[in-house]
Amino acid sequence: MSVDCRSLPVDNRAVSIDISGGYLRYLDVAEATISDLHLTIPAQAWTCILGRSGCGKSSLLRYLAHLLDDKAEWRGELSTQPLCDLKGQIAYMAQQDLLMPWLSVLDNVLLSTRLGANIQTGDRAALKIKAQELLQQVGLADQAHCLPQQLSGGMRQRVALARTLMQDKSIVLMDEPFSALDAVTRYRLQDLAYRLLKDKTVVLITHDPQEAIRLADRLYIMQGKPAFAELLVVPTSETPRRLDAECVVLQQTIMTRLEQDYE
Ligand SMILES: Nc1ncnc2c1ncn2[C@@H]1O[C@H](COP(=O)(O)OP(=O)(O)OP(=O)(O)O)[C@@H](O)[C@H]1O
Repeated sequence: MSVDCRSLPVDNRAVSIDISGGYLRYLDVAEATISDLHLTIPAQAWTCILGRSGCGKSSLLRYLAHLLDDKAEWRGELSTQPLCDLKGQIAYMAQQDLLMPWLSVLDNVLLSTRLGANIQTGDRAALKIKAQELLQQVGLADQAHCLPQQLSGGMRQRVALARTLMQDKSIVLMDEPFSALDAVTRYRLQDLAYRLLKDKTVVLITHDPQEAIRLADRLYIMQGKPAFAELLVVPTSETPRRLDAECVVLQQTIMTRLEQDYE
């Protein structure tokens, strides 16, 4: 029987996900994109996924977020622990920032909360304060009343991150959330996201091996055609990791795997 996680006490909202025998084919393409995919996404931990461009990472995330369109055929087993319906449990940060151009930065961050019609006035004030704090933390307090088109690509990405962090969901799916940021901002926002999402089940897609190594409790590389997922062993050190010699060895392993996949 399927249980709606939202009815569970907050402490029990740690959801883990297992995918077994995942298969994906876009109907207008002869070959499958993904096949024989086995993936374990542990509760309240960061699962990072790397892989060459086009191997199906975003499609996998869209599948988990129930956003695959009807031109895609997905097969395979998905199970959760505790048994529950993932719908409504997921915050999804897409590759494109999807900011509403007519809303201010602050209102974009508040967007998910505006859809809740039953929110009391006092709650709205508290939510606004929370959104302003998040904007402060992502370094955009002064831009709260700007429109998205007044921001750089990296700033827009930070707004999208604040909007994702604003949602109280047990599972957070992020598709290259830090890709448009300079190195220092990226490093800081990795730390911020890590801190603010500590109790969540997080799936992060990235093209940056160092980012994956810093943050991953579990690390997969998608490779092959059709793509499957290989689990790589990560160092036992605490995340977010300082990049030590063990991390460098892992980085080399990742680069070798990625290079092989381009041959
Ligand atoms: N709606 C769609 N219809 C048909 N093919 C699609 C669709 N969406 C994605 N594809 C194809 O499926 C494959 C996987 O795409 P996907 O975006 O999942 O890859 P990715 O690993 O996330 O790539 P990147 O790292 O470049 O973002 C690609 O070949 C892409 O062209």
